[in-house]
Amino acid sequence: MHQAIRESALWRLLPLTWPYKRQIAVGLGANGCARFFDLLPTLIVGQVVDAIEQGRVLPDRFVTYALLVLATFAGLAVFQSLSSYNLGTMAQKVRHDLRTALYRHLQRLDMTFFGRRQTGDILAVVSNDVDSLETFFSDTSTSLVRIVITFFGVYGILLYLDWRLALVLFVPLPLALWAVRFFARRVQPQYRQARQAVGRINSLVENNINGMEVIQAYTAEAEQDHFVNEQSSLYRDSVCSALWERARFIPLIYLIAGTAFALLIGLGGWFAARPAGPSLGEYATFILLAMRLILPIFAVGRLLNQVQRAEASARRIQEVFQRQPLIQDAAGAVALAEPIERLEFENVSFAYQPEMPILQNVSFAVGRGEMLGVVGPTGAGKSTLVKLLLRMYAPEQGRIKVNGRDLDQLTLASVRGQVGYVSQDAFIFQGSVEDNIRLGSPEASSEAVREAARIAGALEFIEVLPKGFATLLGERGLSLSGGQRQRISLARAVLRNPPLLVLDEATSSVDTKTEELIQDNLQSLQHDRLVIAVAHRLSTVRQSSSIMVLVDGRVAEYGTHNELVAQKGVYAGLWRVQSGGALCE
Ligand SMILES: Nc1ncnc2c1ncn2[C@@H]1O[C@H](COP(=O)(O)OP(=O)(O)OP(=O)(O)O)[C@@H](O)[C@H]1O
Repeated sequence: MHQAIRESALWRLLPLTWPYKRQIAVGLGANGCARFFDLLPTLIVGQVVDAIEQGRVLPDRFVTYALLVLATFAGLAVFQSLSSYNLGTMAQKVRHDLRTALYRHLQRLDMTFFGRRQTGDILAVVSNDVDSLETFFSDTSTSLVRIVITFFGVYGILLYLDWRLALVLFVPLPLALWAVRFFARRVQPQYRQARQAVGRINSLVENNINGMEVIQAYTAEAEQDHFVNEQSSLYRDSVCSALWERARFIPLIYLIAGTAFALLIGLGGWFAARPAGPSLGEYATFILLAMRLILPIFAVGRLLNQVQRAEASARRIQEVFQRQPLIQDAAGAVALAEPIERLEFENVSFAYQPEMPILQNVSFAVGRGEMLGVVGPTGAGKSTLVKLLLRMYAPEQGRIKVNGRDLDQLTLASVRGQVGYVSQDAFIFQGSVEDNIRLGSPEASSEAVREAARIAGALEFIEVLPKGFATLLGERGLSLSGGQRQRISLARAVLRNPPLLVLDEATSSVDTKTEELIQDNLQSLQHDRLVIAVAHRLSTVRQSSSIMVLVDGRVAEYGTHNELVAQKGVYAGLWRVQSGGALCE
């Protein structure tokens, strides 16, 4: 049993509560006192019954009893609220610590993790599982503690009054424990099934809301309605069968509780009626205490269910914590102090999945002041190449070098800190236009943000937005067009003033006239930096110092625009199509 507790995921998350040990001690101490004041009136009732039975009692004695009962309620009120506040706030703090620690850990994880695990699944860990632990710390554990304290309190009082009554109260315990086991075996699996069904329906609806435009455009409403109906019916049916099990369980509980009380009342009464038995008052106290104990014990089944839920959540949280980033600073990695001046790929090969090579023996070198254009058919591995140089993934073979040093011997932050990256799907975060451009350069002045927006060709449209740079973007704000998003992303990259600018289809959704303007602006910055630009539109990379053509993950051609056109290979073919027949300009 001890071993099992120590191996449980909940137990391993317990150190999270350690910083709040004082609060827990106060909360538990106050809970103990609250239980004391909660049980005290049962003793007073016993005294009152005995006083009535004795007769000839002065009325002020009853006033004293009444005042005593009032005092116990006052004590109960103070300690109960002290306990609830301390344990409740402790649980909130643990939830906050856990959520932020999880998020911090997630930010360290590599793209392989995010590629394999569904976003909804990761979200469920950060929100639902963390919430279920909060319920455990604030509710379940306090209810369990309350039952344990009540248990000892009741037996303590009974032992003090009459040990035989304490013994009688043991009689219904096996019955109660049997009912708890029955509940655990029959009803809990049904509820677990229902929870899984609710998870499935949530992810289906979430997915459909995101894709509503497509559903409506394809008039697929009836089809999707059918899927949602199907999932919702599964949920309804599993909850209904859980309710049916519960409905069958409730009479059983009452039957067992009734038998228990009948036994207690009968046996206790028989004891009390004997000449050497407990007094009438003690008997009354005993019955009241039994009521305090027996019904909560039947609730243990529900609490155990919550414990199991919390254990499952803790396990999922542990799994995320245990996942170590595949890419992190090597032991002895040094920071890249000087600006990136040269970047080399030496026979780099890579595969996302074994046996499915994406890049094979890719080699190239770019230096300061140069621009490398990367072109090739869709799926050729262009974005993958860019992600390798950002160390989102590690090459399987070959080496990537920065200023002649192996990339994996340099610290991640020092290299990434020198890169301005515009990803293929220009991502907009919640916040203002200015916040979005400033991401990664929090110190930048408003003037610098404006200048970056100008270079990225974004100034014109930002200035006509309702609140200019202060306009809110993202899910809760304004939606931008694809080309506008790309220009905001480009401004973000430019603002960093990076020695290495990596543009993955950075201007693909921008019209050709605006693209030309952006290129002119970027050209003026290019002399002291290194640019790698991936593009389908050849006009984007035409001016590059060199162009690399990737086909099926291999370097098919390499050279300047004119050299490649002259080769009459893949590039020349693409150029012919895109330029409408003109071979060389
Ligand atoms: N995270 C990933 N996990 C597994 N496979 C991936 C992943 N990302 C890309 N791939 C696969 O790797 C191959 C190359 O993809 P990549 O995005 O590098 O191509 P690309 O040349 O940039 O294509 P496009 O021009 O369409 O953007 C594709 O076959 C793609 O399916």
